Amino acid sequence: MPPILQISGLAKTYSSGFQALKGVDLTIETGEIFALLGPNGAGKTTLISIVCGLVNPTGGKVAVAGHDIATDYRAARSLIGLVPQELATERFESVWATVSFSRGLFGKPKNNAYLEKLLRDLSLWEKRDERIMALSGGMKRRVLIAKALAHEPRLLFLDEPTAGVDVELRRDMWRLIRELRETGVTVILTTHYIEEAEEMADRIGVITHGELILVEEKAALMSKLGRKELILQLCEPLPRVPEALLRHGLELRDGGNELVYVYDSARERADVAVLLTELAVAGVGIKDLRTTQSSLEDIFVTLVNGERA
Ligand SMILES: Nc1ncnc2c1ncn2[C@@H]1O[C@H](COP(=O)(O)OP(=O)(O)OP(=O)(O)O)[C@@H](O)[C@H]1O
Repeated sequence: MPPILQISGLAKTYSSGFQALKGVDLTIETGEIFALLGPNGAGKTTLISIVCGLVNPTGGKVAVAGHDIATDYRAARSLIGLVPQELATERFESVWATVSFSRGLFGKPKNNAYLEKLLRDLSLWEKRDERIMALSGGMKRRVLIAKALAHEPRLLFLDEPTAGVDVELRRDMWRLIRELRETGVTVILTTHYIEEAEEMADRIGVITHGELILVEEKAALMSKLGRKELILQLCEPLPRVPEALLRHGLELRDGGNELVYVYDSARERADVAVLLTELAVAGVGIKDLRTTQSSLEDIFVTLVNGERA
């Protein structure tokens, strides 16, 4: 089976001459949640817009479940749902009319049972006869998702799904996205919230200046680039790291009152035990200890800044 999304050498130069995408390669397998992270202007929306047929690329290829978006556009587009950031139209329409119209746009036969289930799953069923303009911001966002799912797409793009929503709705959205994945829908989301990527994604892609600089399983990314610090508060300050402990690469901080050990979060757990034993042998008394772990945010900032340097 071809991957649900295959992007190769994708390039976009806008008519202004600005190069928004510089040869992006990306393969997405069915059933994953993929988070695309990047600073403002990195090219996220351009990428999504090309896949959805809203912007023409200037180079490269995109295939959705094997259907080329240029030569087999209809088939490719019918497999995609797009949840944009803003609800622009249909303010006067009812929820039901909007959602069933969206389904019709893709030439799908009527299936009221499916739409009913969709609206129930999104807690919109009670609101089905209300005009969209009368709904709360959170409900409007749910309508956007219902619209995007009305034609039963297999690949769902969510462009900053939780920008500006409250914590409760954000949690609801996350639950919903996970449920969608369980039904076999592949989800690609863009987000500025690192926490969101950390919470939701199976894989993470980092895009900056039109280049995908990293694609990695979230867990692997965290353990590969994540660092832990073990901070030992000493009973007595040390003027320097004892000779016998030099091989651990320790650092003294806080005027010799703290000894800091930096290690990969994935491994070297055994070394912590060795270190503590050797400290005891060297007669270094420990008053207290704590650990800190770099977050995805630290990793992201390091990556993006590193790329710019
Ligand atoms: N129609 C256009 N003509 C010229 N330049 C454009 C056009 N659309 C976007 N750009 C530029 O391309 C770059 C990438 O924009 P894009 O919207 O893809 O970024 P983004 O990663 O989605 O950013 P954000 O996180 O702010 O939404 C930006 O520098 C933007 O100014």
